[in-house]
Amino acid sequence: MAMTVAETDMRTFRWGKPLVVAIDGPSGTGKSSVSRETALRLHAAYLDTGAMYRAVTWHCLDTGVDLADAAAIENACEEVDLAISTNPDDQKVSVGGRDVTEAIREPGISKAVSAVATTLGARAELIRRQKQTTADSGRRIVAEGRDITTVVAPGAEVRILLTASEEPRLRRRGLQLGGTQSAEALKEQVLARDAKDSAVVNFQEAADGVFTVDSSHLDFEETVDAVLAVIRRATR
Ligand SMILES: Nc1ncnc2c1ncn2[C@@H]1O[C@H](COP(=O)(O)OP(=O)(O)O)[C@@H](O)[C@H]1O
Ligand SMILES: Nc1ccn([C@H]2C[C@H](O)[C@@H](COP(=O)(O)OP(=O)(O)O)O2)c(=O)n1
Repeated sequence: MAMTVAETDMRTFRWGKPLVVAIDGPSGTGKSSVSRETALRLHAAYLDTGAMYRAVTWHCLDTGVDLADAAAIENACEEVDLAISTNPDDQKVSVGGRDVTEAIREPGISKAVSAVATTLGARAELIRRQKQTTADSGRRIVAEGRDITTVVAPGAEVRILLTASEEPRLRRRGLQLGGTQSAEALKEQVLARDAKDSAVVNFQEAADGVFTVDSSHLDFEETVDAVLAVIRRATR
């Protein structure tokens, strides 16, 4: 009887063998959705590091931290009681025990998040927590963001840069937000945010040893298959 893709993947990537898959890329390339599906197929944990930056931003706005004050952001980041699930089947983010899973996806957070992402002290604290989470996972995890291949997990067994040209990235984000955003607002949320975030981290070009997967002309399933093919090749 023919095996499903999931069964094939289980046979290829056995339990107990360390497998850290690091995935970076610009906004709207499919990092979160593709990484989560890849983690499900590999029976691995899944870490959405962007959700951590978003949760700290939510916390700063909730507690009145001035987003122009780098020291205040850093302080908030060090103190925040932030919990993020690494179960790809049940993505939950909470701050101080409050479920913020939905709230951190609001356009207001997307607009403000670069202030946190470009505060180096805040990055240092989140990177420390992300490294800890990766270690706690028993090193069987798919982690995605902007600096996973280069800073959080440069020693990962597999490192991938997921790219796509501007048009599909804007279209995907527009569809994801239910067609509620103007073309200008989408450009602000995707392209302008990438430009701001690029000031502190390079997620537009693949570092040495990082495989590039271009999803511009691939649908979701094809992108997951392309990522799994890279993982297979890299771990053979
Ligand atoms: N290859 C693809 N083709 C079409 N849509 C995709 C593809 N990859 C992801 N998507 C969809 O695009 C949207 C943005 O994907 P997401 O994973 O949030 O991107 P990112 O994390 O890189 O910002 C989601 O609705 C997702 O389902
Ligand atoms: N490892 C990471 C992950 C995200 N960030 C920043 C960059 C983004 O503006 C925000 C939110 O990231 P997220 O992956 O949720 O962004 P998308 O809207 O999915 O493109 O956090 C980062 O600087 N480093």
